[in-house]
Amino acid sequence: MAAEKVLCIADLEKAASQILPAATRDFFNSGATSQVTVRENSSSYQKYRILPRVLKDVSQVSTKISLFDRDISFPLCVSPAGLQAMAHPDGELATSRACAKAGTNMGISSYANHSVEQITTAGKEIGPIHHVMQLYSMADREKEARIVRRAEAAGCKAIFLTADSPVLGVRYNEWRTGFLPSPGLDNPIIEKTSEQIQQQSHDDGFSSFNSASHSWAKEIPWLRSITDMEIWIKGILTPEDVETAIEYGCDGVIISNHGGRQLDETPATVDVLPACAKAARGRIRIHIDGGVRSGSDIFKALALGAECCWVGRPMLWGLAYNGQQGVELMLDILYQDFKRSMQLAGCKSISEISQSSLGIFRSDGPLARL
Ligand SMILES: Cc1cc2nc3c(=O)[nH]c(=O)nc-3n(C[C@H](O)[C@H](O)[C@H](O)COP(=O)(O)O)c2cc1C
Ligand SMILES: O=C(O)C(=O)c1ccccc1
Repeated sequence: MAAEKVLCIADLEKAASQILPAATRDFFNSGATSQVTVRENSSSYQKYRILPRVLKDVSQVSTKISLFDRDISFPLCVSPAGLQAMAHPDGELATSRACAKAGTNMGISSYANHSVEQITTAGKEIGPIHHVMQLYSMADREKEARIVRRAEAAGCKAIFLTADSPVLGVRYNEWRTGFLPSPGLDNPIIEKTSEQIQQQSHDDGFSSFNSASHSWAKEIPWLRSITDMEIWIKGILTPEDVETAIEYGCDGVIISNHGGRQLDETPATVDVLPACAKAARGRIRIHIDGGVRSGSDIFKALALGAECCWVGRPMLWGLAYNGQQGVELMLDILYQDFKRSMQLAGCKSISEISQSSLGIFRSDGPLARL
């Protein structure tokens, strides 16, 4: 762990990036092709300004929201990200413990370096926590079904079906450095050893287990027939797909572009959020990830119609910086910052955060009301 003060997520990114080997750092931090979307995911939050209401009693604020029938401490959860043992040997176990300690929920990647049972147990030993299981449509349906059944038996509350990855994105940075997962780090959820994963990465990339012939009709009714868990779609960017998710009876969507790692030059998630939330009309849960790096980003996402935000890279940076404690630090930074943003904006409960709390800069004009 480095000695400098880590006060914000940018500090954490810097500290972690100094610790990580260059190829791993680039694998974590990069996006696809020209890196347009990975950058814009964060910078697009800067279009918005918060309009505070003053002289309001904010001595007691509640930052809690209810998710999977339990309150979480604030509207932020940790996105599923693969290969967390590349950041710290404890990998997903540390993330699960940190989420439990902070009172929030965790997404488990199909490419986790620990089993779903180990990850859920590690968190539950610390405190109440819910997990969701991230899933790809797979060519091997039997294996996909085994993943779902084990996740359900381990207590996961939902499947997050990642819909944006029929094939892998174009990752120049990863390919330049020849990134490969370290030997000895297995992927038990997809039932692969590190050697098999290395071979696969060489041959045709991680996504070769995914099914490029997936479809709503093939996946959703089948998933519904094999599990009672909630079904969420991760990787939605259009109101049309929100509508389709509703038609298929899905429980929620994550507005996501995979942190800019799949199709580059898709819009920043915060830029499509208002239209997606409007299309949902309360019929399906709308969450968002991509570029969330501060309490005011969370505040803005909620004002624009999201129920909850998720973060990927900040968790990886926390892990690399100091394992479980690093992820706890990341979650605490965002919690304190979000709570303070609410107080300074004059909101004492989540339901008071609305579009009227925001102004926007449009095409170099003056600040406009939304
Ligand atoms: C290193 C890395 C690995 C990831 N692995 C997965 C994965 O296995 N499955 C998945 O659905 N998303 C994966 N994601 C995407 C995240 O779930 C999430 O959508 C994204 O990181 C959010 O953007 P942010 O990193 O800017 O917060 C990964 C992201 C990163 C950075
Ligand atoms: O790199 C990614 O974005 C990703 O989704 C992934 C998939 C498999 C293993 C590691 C990461």
